[in-house]
Amino acid sequence: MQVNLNGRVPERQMLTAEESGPPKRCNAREPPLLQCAELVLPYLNPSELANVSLTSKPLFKLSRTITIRRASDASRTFETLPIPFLNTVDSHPYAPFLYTRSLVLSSPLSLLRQPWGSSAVSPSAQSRLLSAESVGFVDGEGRAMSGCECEACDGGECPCAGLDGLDDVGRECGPGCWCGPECGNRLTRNGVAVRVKIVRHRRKGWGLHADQLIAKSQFVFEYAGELLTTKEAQRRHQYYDELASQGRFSSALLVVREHLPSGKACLRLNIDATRLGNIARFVNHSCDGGNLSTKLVRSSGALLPRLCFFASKDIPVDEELTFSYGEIRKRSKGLPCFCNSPSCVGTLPSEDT
Ligand SMILES: C[S@@+](CC[C@H](N)C(=O)[O-])C[C@H]1O[C@@H](n2cnc3c(N)ncnc32)[C@H](O)[C@@H]1O
Repeated sequence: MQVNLNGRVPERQMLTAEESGPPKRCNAREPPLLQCAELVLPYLNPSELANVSLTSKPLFKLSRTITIRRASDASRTFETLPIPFLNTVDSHPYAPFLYTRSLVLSSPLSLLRQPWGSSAVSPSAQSRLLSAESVGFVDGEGRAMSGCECEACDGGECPCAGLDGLDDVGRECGPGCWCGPECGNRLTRNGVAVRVKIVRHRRKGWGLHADQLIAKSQFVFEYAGELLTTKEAQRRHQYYDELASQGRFSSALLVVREHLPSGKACLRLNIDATRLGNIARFVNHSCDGGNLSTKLVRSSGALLPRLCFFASKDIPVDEELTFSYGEIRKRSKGLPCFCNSPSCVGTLPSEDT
């Protein structure tokens, strides 16, 4: 997936094996088998959970409750509104992936476990994941170097202002600004801004749909995930292609290129939301450009911009949210496209990473 553009916090949510530390106290009044299950099962992946559920009736019941809770909120409570999975076409109750609300620097995810589906364990522990916003301009004492000094940034006077509609690059207040998190010039910093749901399609896998009317130009969400080097993106791209050729596998590796007026690419961001990301990873491609447009947003003081999605037209309730993955189709035998738009080319866009 490529994007060309012209010129609640991830650190809170993951546990490594060591960080998970000593287990919480179990309830001694419960039968021994179940004593700690409520604390352990939320950390299991779907196949582990399925195996455990086969071992006894009580564990089957508990696993089922966890599955139902997982299907009711893909965001694991990290977004303000729950984001449910809805499936009437096959038996997949939900799609497993680790949740982050923002861009994070790549990390060894195999060490990470993120609890999901239980009220007994909430995903609130500290993590070693580094937010990409920590990569910024700092002074000798490590303080963010640029930002506004406004007490309130309303009225268009703020030097950071500049996010106003559908142009390709926007600017917002950032970590070095004096204003607080409530500042009106931090439009894209509060996670998913609209009510959405994840719906299973027969041929496209999961897709994201509006669950409310979304007005044209409204900010919808950013594309969150792991920020990769180009070398690592190329390695993963090859690996994901292999998996996709073996059967049903959906990757969510997005390459964003920003261009100078001369047409030369001047910035390349590789964002992989396949294993760690937010719900933007479920946005499918449409050959007609869909109903979302993208824009890079720079926060003052942060070195790297973030890719944000806005509604490019009024979007009614239930409509699928889509955008164009790109124009280029390098591989003649690319994956089939089922966008169903009158301008459908028949294959999904593909480029060399
Ligand atoms: C970013 S993911 C989108 C979410 C994905 N459908 C899922 O189930 O996780 C990209 C993948 O979705 C599928 N996809 C996206 N748009 C599609 C389309 N128009 N037709 C067919 N498959 C599509 C392809 O498998 C693609 O590699």
